Amino acid sequence: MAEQHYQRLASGCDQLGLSLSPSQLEKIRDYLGNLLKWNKAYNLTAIRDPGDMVVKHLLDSLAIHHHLTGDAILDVGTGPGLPGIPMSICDPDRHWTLLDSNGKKTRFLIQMKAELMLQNLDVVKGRIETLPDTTLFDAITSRAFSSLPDFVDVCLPLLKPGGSLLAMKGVVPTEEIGQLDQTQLKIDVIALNVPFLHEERHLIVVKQKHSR
Ligand SMILES: C[S@@+](CC[C@H](N)C(=O)[O-])C[C@H]1O[C@@H](n2cnc3c(N)ncnc32)[C@H](O)[C@@H]1O
Repeated sequence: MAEQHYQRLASGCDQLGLSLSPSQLEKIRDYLGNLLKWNKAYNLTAIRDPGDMVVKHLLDSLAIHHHLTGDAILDVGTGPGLPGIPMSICDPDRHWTLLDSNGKKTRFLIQMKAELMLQNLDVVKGRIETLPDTTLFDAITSRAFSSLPDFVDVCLPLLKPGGSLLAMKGVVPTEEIGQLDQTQLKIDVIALNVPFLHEERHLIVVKQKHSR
């Protein structure tokens, strides 16, 4: 990563209120370097410019940090590890499970786990619909994965009591929110500020009103 991109990453993390150690910033830098390299052969993401990747992938992922609660997190449809890899580097005390159905992407994630020594991260290849509900999570994140109603339908049974679903969206998905059962679900819409990004970002947090 060129120095200017690294400075933007470090300054963006400061603006998000994240005090990352030099070794955490180095890991995020290495992750981006690998994403750029692997992307040439494996087409892991449509965003190819390193400056855009810093803002639209890394800082965008890290912007949810203060809204996450719990220890066991699932990132569904993680693709090349977004938001899961930057977040797991930032939060070594939480355990992250990164799930994707695409083998090219999970191979990249397994390589990143080894190379960046991410002990708080597991990679699962498979479809979310077939994940057994024997392991439950405190929170489940998704970015560019599915509609909000589909995310809620498939992921709500995988939450521990009191757990939350966090859907990362651009503009507020008013129509999708309207399709959710608001008698059963508590829905919070949080505006996110992603440093250096002049586009809307929102986090939709969904919880069951009456926990099982
Ligand atoms: C548009 S990508 C988003 C990737 C990443 N979250 C991001 O924000 O860049 C959607 C990802 O979801 C995965 N996916 C789609 N349907 C899935 C399913 N039913 N179970 C697991 N992964 C799925 C795809 O393989 C793809 O990597």
